[in-house]
Amino acid sequence: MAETTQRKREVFATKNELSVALAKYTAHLSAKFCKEKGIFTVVLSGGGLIDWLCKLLESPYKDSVEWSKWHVFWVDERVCSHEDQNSNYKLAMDGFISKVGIPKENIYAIDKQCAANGNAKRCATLYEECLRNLVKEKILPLSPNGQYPQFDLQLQGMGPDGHMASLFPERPQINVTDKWVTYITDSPKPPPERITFTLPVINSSLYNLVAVCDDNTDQCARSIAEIFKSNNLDLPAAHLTAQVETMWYLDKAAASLL
Ligand SMILES: O=C1O[C@H](COP(=O)(O)O)[C@@H](O)[C@H](O)[C@H]1O
Repeated sequence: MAETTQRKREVFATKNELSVALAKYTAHLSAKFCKEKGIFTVVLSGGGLIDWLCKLLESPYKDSVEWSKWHVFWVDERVCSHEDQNSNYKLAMDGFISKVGIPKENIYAIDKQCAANGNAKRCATLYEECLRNLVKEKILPLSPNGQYPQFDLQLQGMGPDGHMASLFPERPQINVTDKWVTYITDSPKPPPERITFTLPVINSSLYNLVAVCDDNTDQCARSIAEIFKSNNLDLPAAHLTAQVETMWYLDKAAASLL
């Protein structure tokens, strides 16, 4: 793996302030990559993140971001129909993507039929094939070590237990390095069947940003403290790095134990 980066963090008084900063960060990178290479490859998670992207749907971003140059991927996906309330694709489509002008062909969802059939292993294989084809088409470059696809920006949340994507504590998927996309059939958080980028793919991104807002149960705050104060690698999110910048955006509650 090429050089990786130190964790940076910013703490915001409110979720609203975090959303404003998240929009600014994303729009800045969108402009930079669209100018430099004509496209912007963005990876999304599910969860609260999609709500926190709301400021991108407002002025000045809604009209100034070059949405037609975006290519959108999912860092993890639940193996269910695209219409299911559990689907990360549906969440992002309903709450974000359908409201901006990203071309349909630039939206790379989990295979519709395979997901509806509930075959997690096959869904992971097909999603990896999709990424490999995009490497061949030169939409995605490979990381400097030539082993993994490299995205421009990955935006994700973190679960209260310290999971990121569908890499959970006490599950073996965090150790997978010979695949780009793997699967889980016993996720501790429902639904049990999911696919997920593997850790080396996640960490090959140029920019990685994790947004965490605690719901005042202190669970996220405890995981954040384990990551930032103890570097507790039992928490999958503690393994996050990036090739250029690893940024954590925390609300006051999530940062309360730092
Ligand atoms: O199950 C998932 O959880 C994480 C965190 O979600 P949140 O609701 O705690 O914000 C999410 O990033 C992931 O994509 C999703 O599948």
